[in-house]
Amino acid sequence: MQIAVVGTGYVGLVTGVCLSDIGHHVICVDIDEQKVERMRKGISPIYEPGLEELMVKNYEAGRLNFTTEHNKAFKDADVIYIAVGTPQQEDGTADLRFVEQVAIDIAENLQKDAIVITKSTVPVGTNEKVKRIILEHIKADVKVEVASNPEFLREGSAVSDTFNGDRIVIGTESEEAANTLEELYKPFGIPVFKTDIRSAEMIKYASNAFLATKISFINEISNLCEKLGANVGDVAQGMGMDDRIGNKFLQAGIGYGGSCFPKDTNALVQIASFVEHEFNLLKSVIQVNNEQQRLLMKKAKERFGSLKGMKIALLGLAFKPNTDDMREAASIILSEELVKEGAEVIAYDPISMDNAKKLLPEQVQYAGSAEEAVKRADVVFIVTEWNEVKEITFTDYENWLEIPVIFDGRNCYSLEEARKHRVEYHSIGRRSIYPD
Ligand SMILES: NC(=O)C1=CN([C@@H]2O[C@H](COP(=O)(O)OP(=O)(O)OC[C@H]3O[C@@H](n4cnc5c(N)ncnc54)[C@H](O)[C@@H]3O)[C@@H](O)[C@H]2O)C=CC1
Ligand SMILES: O=C(O)[C@H]1O[C@H](OP(=O)(O)OP(=O)(O)OC[C@H]2O[C@@H](n3ccc(=O)[nH]c3=O)[C@H](O)[C@@H]2O)[C@H](O)[C@@H](O)[C@@H]1O
Repeated sequence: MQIAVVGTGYVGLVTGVCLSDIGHHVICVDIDEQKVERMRKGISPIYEPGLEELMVKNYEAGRLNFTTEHNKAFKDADVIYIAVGTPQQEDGTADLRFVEQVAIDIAENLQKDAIVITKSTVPVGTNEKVKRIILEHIKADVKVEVASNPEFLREGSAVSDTFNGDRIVIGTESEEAANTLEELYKPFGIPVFKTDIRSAEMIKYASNAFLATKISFINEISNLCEKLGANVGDVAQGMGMDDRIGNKFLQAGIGYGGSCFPKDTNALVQIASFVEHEFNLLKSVIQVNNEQQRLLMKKAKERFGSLKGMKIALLGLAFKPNTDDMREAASIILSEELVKEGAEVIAYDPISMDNAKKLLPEQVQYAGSAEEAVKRADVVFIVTEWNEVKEITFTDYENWLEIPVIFDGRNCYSLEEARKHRVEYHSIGRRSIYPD
């Protein structure tokens, strides 16, 4: 099939690359000329394991192309994906400007019948709006069907998630469009769930909100565990053995960040409020997360009183490992608050340092390696559980610092291991360990 993908971010580029890999002819269009230029040179504009190799392979095979011109992209397309951003606005609602602009771009350039699929995460009712905009602006005498096809990939494992997803959700009122999409996705061998447009749009928000709820729930339990002397790791494991609960997304830590959970939970609260519904549960999930992201700071202040003049190493800056994405990362809040407290911050991340420099306070210093960051510090905050960070042993910390004090926001180590070393170790939802 001939496919056009609009937007080459985490979702658009991964979708385009994977669809070309299963044999479709894909042309990706982006308004960002630099991005398009880089992709044409075989450089992925984002860090995502396996993506660049697959992109180059399919580009060279002639199944994948890149352009900045919408008319070129839409000329032969049977299917057009909208995969542009829907960022959060000041009041929490989703900003639909980019999606609406693409609808106009499609209407103005379409020359043949096509199915328009929204992959961007959009509030219930948006696909209908997309169709309205297209019909209002359309120039040629062509038929357009719309479908909602929300995306469930995770950053850091986006390529593998696309090939091995749990389900593909297709929401459309057109049987023809549903069948075409089912055919298009067939080579993936992933179960397809067909529904109406509004339900598909809601499935996306409900899924992200539910996952965020699981995280805030276990984080609340972890805070209780600390007060009651229980171990949240064991609690999560024991809970997860019940199939009805499941063992995934019960990793206590310093909260969820990223470009989606924070934005989509806020958007759903707003979506609810527009139909006069107070989504109290989700509001609490958000509040718990906001506090959790500051937890290492709170623990350090309780331990030391003032952090003024202290040197603190931040290990890991991205919102999760294996991505360069810094959106809503806990490192942003932590570094801002540490700087405000008068602490010196020495930051290190294997991949996202360039992106971090644009977002963290200017007072933050950067180290060339985790070892250098630790050696320049008095205290260590583990923010992101990169393998490179987890591979640092307590013996390393003993060698690098006179009295290692570690605040681990991702529970990278077992307490048994910590007890064997001369380290002070504070983690999440577990007892603190002090050297003898
Ligand atoms: N990042 C993720 O892991 C996931 C994101 N989503 C959703 O997918 C959507 C896209 O997210 P990301 O890929 O992270 O966004 P992104 O911000 O990384 O990329 C969006 C791209 O669209 C381009 N763009 C904007 N307007 C355009 C136009 N008129 N024509 C052509 N290109 C245009 C931008 O230049 C940019 O390259 C959002 O709605 C997000 O909520 C859904 C699942 C996973
Ligand atoms: O809509 C989206 O954009 C995507 O949002 C999340 O994917 P992503 O944000 O890339 O990453 P996750 O692995 O879900 O992690 C999100 C945050 O939750 C945190 N997390 C995750 C799991 C857990 O048990 N505990 C926990 O604190 C992570 O550290 C991270 O900060 C969802 O998992 C995807 O299904 C969805 O498509």
